[in-house]
Amino acid sequence: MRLRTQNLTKNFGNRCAVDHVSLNFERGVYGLLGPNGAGKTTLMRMMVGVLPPSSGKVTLDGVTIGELGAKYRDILGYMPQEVGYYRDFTAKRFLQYLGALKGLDPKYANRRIDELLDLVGLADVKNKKLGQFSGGMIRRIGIAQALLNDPKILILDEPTAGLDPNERIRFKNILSELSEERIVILSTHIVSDVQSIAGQVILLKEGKVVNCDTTENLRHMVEGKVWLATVTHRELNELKRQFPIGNVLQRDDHFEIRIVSDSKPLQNATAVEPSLEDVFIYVFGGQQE
Ligand SMILES: Nc1ncnc2c1ncn2[C@@H]1O[C@H](COP(=O)(O)OP(=O)(O)OP(=O)(O)O)[C@@H](O)[C@H]1O
Repeated sequence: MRLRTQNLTKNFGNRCAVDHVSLNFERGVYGLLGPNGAGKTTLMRMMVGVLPPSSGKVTLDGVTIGELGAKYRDILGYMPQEVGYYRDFTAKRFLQYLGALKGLDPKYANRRIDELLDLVGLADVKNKKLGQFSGGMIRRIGIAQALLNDPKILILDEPTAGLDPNERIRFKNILSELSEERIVILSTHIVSDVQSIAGQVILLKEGKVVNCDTTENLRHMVEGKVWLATVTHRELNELKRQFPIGNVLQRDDHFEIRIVSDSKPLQNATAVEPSLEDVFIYVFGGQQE
C-alpha cells in the first residue's frame, strides 16, 4: 500500500498554505511537524479528501482518492483538529451513531466499540454523557471514532493536544500497537510527541516540505551546530538577538543555554549531541512550546 501526494498545493486567495508537497507513505508512523500555520491541517484535509487541492493530487497505489471515492473512505480513519460531538450522547451511543453513519454492521460495530473504549481507557465511563468529559477524554473519543472501521490509513490532526502526561503515554502505546500494518500520519507542533513514536518525521515550513527522514538522520542536519554555554543575563539577551536559543536553565546568577549555530557562538561554548528539538529550532527558529 502506497499513499502519495504529488505536487499537492492549496491556495487561499493569494496565500499559498500548501506548496507543491510531494510525499510517499508506506507502512509506519509519520510525524508531520511544523509550527502553527505551517499548513499541516490543510495538507491533511486534502489527504482525507475533505478539501479539494488547488493543484496536484493524492493517490493510493496509483489511483487518485477522488476516483477511489467510498473505497478510500472505507479504509480511512480521520481525527480532525476539532472533534465535533454531541454533549447529550453517551460515549457508547456517540460511537454507535458514527458507526451507523460509516455504514458498519451494528453487531460488528458494537463489538468494535467495546474493544476501542477499552483501548482508549474509557470503558468505565462508556455510559457517561460526553458533556461531562474532559478535553483529554474527548480527544480519546476522537481517536476511537477514527478507528471504528479498522482503517488501513489513519490520519490524526494534533491528536495529543489537551492530553495530560499519562494520556500521552497511553496514546503513544496505542499508536505503536496500531502502526504495524497501517499508515499512520499525525500532525503536531510538539517535538516530543513525534520523537518517540514516529519512524519518519516530515518537517513542514510555510507550506513546503523542508525534509522528511528518520529522527536519527534529521539529527545529522545539525551535527556540530549545537552548543552549550554558560552566560550572564546580559549576554543571554544579546545572544537571543543573534541565534535561535533552545533550553535555558537558570543557575544562581548565570544561565546555561543551548544554542543552535553554524559556528561556535562563544569562547566557552562546547559542542553537544543534537536532539530532534535542536533540529526544530534550527529549521523553524526561536523557541517552541
Ligand atoms: N479556510 C481558510 N481560508 C483562508 N486561509 C486559511 C484557511 N485555512 C487555513 N488557512 C491559512 O493557511 C495557512 C496554513 O493553515 P493550517 O491550519 O493548515 O496550518 P497548521 O500548520 O495546521 O497550523 P495550526 O497548528 O495552527 O492548525 C495559515 O496561514 C492559515 O491562516
